[in-house]
Amino acid sequence: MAEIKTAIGLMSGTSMDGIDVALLRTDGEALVERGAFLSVPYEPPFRDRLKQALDEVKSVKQREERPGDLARLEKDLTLRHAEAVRLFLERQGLAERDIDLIGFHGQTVLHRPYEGLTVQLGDGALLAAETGIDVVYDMRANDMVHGGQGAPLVPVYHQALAHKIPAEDWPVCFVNIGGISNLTFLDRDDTIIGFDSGPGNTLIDQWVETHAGIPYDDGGRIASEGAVIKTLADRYLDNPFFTAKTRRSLDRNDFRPPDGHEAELSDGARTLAHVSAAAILKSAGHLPAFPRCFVICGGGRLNRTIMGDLVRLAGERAAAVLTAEQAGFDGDAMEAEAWAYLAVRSARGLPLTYPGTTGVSRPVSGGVFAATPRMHPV
Ligand SMILES: Nc1ncnc2c1ncn2[C@@H]1O[C@H](COP(=O)(O)OP(=O)(O)OP(=O)(O)O)[C@@H](O)[C@H]1O
Ligand SMILES: CC(=O)N[C@H]1[C@@H]2OC[C@@H](O2)[C@@H](O)[C@@H]1O[C@H](C)C(=O)O
Repeated sequence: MAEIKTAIGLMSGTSMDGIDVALLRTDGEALVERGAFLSVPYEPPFRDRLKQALDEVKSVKQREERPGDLARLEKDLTLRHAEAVRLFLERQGLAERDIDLIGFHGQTVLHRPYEGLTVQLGDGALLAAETGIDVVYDMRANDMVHGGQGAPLVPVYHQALAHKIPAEDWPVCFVNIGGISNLTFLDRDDTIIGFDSGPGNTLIDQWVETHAGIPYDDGGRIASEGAVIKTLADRYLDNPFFTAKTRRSLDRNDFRPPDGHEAELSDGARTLAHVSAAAILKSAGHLPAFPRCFVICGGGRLNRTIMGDLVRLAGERAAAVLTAEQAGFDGDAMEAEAWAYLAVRSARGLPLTYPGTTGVSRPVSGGVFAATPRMHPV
């Protein structure tokens, strides 16, 4: 029997709102014991630096390049992750020796799968030195080397959790509504399919930030006061992304927010919430069967307008919509837990991705191992 490891997963997602820290005990296979979770928000000036990095990184042709502020930003980002780990351990009454491994996602600043290029800021060796814990990082690159999209990586973790879903709810579809949304389809015959399903919250976040100076539409309240502008919604939903023969992963900038004159605040938010929900259903049309149940994870599940549209649209096809919590999981912690799980799989050389999840040519492992520097006796 494989050894059970205690791992911390660290996720800084495309919404760039902060660092999620989750604890997991796992053998990297079926055994999964979920532990504590902590979210450490970025202060607004640091978030602005991350957003600026999205422009600075545009000139990058090789994934190691760090032009402009990027090298300094990568160091600062890594030090913030180390601080988040320290805070987490302190709050849980744990020491670094209690943790076998950290799974470190870093911050995606560029993702161009059609060029084989994906860039996550995050210095694994520095994080290992700062925390005194071994780190697995850079988990997307090897998938791309083998012809994959480099994302999504979370499906194999959804698969590990799915035994908790009652038989009558299969086939089941996990949906993460983060900055971008992605889904995982699982069926009883071990089918596992994953792909990015469309814009999640980034368009809504950018819209309310520009027009109301707030980072997100709390509870979907602003959207609930508006009406869907059909022509605008159709412009997003008619994007070739949804009808292409093959599924591809998305960069944060693949969909851009509407121009200011195209809608007033609440109609814009309402339309974009509808686009988030309808995009998921449209993408689900590429699955081999329509799911009986959707399990919704990520911050978008807290937007009641998105959820209302999802319940209605999935209901038209007799499918149920559950929040991650209703299904017995933690919708905020899921991705950070996944990175802990992936780190343990990486250390065991188990596959992280499959032809059905990223389009990789064969199941492949991945990740770079950074050992904590040991003190040598003189
Ligand atoms: N109470 C809330 N009401 C409405 N929306 C919310 C709420 N809380 C969070 N969100 C939305 O969820 C987003 C964060 O979601 P999440 O942390 O799942 O994304 P992420 O992990 O950064 O992105 P990705 O999964 O694409 O990498 C916020 O930017 C916001 O738009
Ligand atoms: C390149 C990149 O960071 N992609 C993210 C992003 O955010 C959601 C979606 O797009 C997903 O493909 C992926 O993250 C999740 C955690 C994943 O890899 O499973």
